[in-house]
Amino acid sequence: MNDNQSNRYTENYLIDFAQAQQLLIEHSSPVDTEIVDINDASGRVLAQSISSPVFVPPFNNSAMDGYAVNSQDLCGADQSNPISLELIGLTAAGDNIESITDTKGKAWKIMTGAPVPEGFDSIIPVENTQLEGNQVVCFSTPKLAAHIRKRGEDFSEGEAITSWGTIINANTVMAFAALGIAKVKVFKKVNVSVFSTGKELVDDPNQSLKPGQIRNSNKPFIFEWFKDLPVEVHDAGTNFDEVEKFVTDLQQELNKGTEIIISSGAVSMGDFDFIPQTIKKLGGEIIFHKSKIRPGKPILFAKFPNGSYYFGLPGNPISSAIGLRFFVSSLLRNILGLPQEKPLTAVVQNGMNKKVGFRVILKAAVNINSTKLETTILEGQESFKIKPLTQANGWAVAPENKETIEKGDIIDFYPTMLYWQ
Ligand SMILES: Nc1nc2c(c(=O)[nH]1)N[C@H]1C(S)=C(S)[C@@H](COP(=O)(O)OP(=O)(O)OC[C@H]3O[C@@H](n4cnc5c(N)ncnc54)[C@H](O)[C@@H]3O)O[C@H]1N2
Ligand code: MOO
Repeated sequence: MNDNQSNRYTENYLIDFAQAQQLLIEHSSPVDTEIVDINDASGRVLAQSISSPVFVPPFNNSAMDGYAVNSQDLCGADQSNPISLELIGLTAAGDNIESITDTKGKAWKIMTGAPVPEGFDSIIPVENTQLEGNQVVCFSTPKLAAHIRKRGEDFSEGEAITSWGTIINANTVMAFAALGIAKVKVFKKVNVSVFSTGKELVDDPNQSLKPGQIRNSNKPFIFEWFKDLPVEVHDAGTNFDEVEKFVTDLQQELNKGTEIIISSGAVSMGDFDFIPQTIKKLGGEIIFHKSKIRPGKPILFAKFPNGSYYFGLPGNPISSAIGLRFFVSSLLRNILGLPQEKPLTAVVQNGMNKKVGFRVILKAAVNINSTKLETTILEGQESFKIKPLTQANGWAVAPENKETIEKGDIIDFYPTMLYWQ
């Protein structure tokens, strides 16, 4: 153990952001997998690679309502020189595949999606024809194979479709359904329990505030943030700075085997900042506490012998949001089998000074200007100010070594919600 490791959770040691990220990955491993119906799979992460079990389309079929013909029969046909073919049958979508032996000089009526009878090689759209009795008068020459969707043209049997670590969405569900894949193997949903701490907090929005009280805004934010992720979130309660109660409540979460336990508040230097001591008391190992970031510096990450991960998010609302977006999210990606995130980049519209040595994470808004993303760093970067978040759609992140952020700089940008892929 080197010096940095041995004192990385002592009061004055601040870990580098990159090192903290590395530790989150080193100390976590993927959750178990389960088989789910594709209709319940959206938002889940695939824990298998999928190859096409079949050819799709399963048979040659028509892309147009019209007539199946042989293109050679219509060689030279146009408006001034129509060619007539004898109509000998009709196939609609859902009908069996026909096999016609004598197709010379013949036409076969066909609907979009219907199997093209064997013996014909192309389709002439109905609008390029006129029906006169049993004669189909054709006013154009179809190219060979025109408007025929070939068997296997979309998916070929055995072709790789989606890989391990893909987030399932409506697009992938459409592909699975087309391929007849009913069930897929995914990573299990992650159980998350959320504590708030602070006797100043009021959870009930209908309750009026007494002097010294404020509303709990972190908890609704945390619940909202997890909403579309493969996570089951549980409210573990609001602790009014009663340490003994917290010991009991945290032990209960540990007994349940909750995978991720999150608290906001009580991780800094105050007299009631009891999270670190409680973790140690219950046998947890603090992996890091405090990082060289602004805001959110007092972030804490611990692990318990039963495998539960613990995040002590700093209480200030923005610090809490940053802890969730940049620390909990990294661990969550890792345990769900997802690769670590790559930021977008955007052109800064307004500069500012920053503290050297700290990674500064800024409330920011991007918009797309022609082909590039532009970002405005919002007014009101203090960690208690929630109002700018209502204008933000993400975070601009300035690296440790920069002294200033200038207009025109290219900066990393992380969308507010976890950017999956
Ligand atoms: N002497 C020092 N004081 C502080 C330091 C420091 O280094 N030395 N760090 C500051 C920083 S940075 C932060 S961030 C905060 C973090 O403090 P805690 O995590 O211990 O959080 P609390 O003290 O409990 O609360 C901080 C702040 O946030 C409000 N809060 C808490 N929970 C909620 C909630 N659920 N919803 C809305 N607002 C919440 C709380 O009322 C406080 O105003 O410490 C600094 N101090
Ligand atoms: O880091 Mo604190 O999060 O600056 O307010």
